Amino acid sequence: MLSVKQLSKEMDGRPTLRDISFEVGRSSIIGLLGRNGAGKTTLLRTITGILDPEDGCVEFEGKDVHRTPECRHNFVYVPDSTEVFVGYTPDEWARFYAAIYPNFDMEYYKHLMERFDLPRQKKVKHFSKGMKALTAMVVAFSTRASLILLDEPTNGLDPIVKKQVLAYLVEEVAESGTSLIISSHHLEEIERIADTVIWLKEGRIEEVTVLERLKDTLHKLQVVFKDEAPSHLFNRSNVKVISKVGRVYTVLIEEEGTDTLRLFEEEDPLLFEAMPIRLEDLFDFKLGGERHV
Ligand SMILES: Nc1ncnc2c1ncn2[C@@H]1O[C@H](COP(=O)(O)OP(=O)(O)OP(=O)(O)O)[C@@H](O)[C@H]1O
Repeated sequence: MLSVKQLSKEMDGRPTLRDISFEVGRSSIIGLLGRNGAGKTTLLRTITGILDPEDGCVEFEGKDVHRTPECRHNFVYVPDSTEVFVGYTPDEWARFYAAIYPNFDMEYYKHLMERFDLPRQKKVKHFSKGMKALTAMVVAFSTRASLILLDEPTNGLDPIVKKQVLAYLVEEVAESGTSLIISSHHLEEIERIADTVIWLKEGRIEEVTVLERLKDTLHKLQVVFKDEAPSHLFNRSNVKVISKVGRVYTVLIEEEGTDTLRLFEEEDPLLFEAMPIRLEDLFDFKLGGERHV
């Protein structure tokens, strides 16, 4: 559906996105993770056509988004701040979007506003942060666009609203076939809802992870050896010790098969226990575990 091809973008003369390529299919949720300043917002804004790239292109169903403005009816960018609309009521906001997006579904908008118990005729400036975020999402989904790009949608939301928002996003994708690109700093949220994660570092794609395949390619185990830990195992490039408490090592092993796991077993350890793998473990393995994404 959407192809991002070798996209590069400068901001203030500084390279901000470098050679970014990836594809987005239908009904998929892509998590965009990266530290502050990694280029997530710039990437979302360039994909939607708000910013022009220096190099490369974005194609929607084969059409260049930046050269075919009507393409933009197929996607909506939801920024992390709704300040632009605070002086309006949600109904005014919806009418504004309806004038831009030809498929805007006013009935669906009303239905969602009622479902989330959001007042339609009260000025947005009187809304709580959670209400503003939900309204922005309701208006965006009511456009019936094929792709919705959400910039840190759960920022500042309390855990209950956050849960509500995440559940709603998954439901929308399942029911309407819409795809989402969600930028976030929260690994655990993205892990819960995304099918693919793009790790952005200093404007480049560091890694693309298909979450379904994660458990087939990364193993985590706790292991205790009778004597000294065998260094020939720990020195392998696909093995990383993430913690050592007393004699208990927690180890990550990256491989498709089980050859290295078998080498561990052959040492006849006192404890050899497989642990469930999390997105955070991959983050530890690949990116050195810097916590702030
Ligand atoms: N309007 C702008 N003018 C100049 N530089 C900018 C502008 N917007 C972003 N940048 C720069 O581009 C780089 C990427 O910023 P961007 O906001 O895309 O990162 P981000 O990953 O979304 O960060 P955060 O997680 O903090 O929101 C940063 O170095 C930032 O200073």
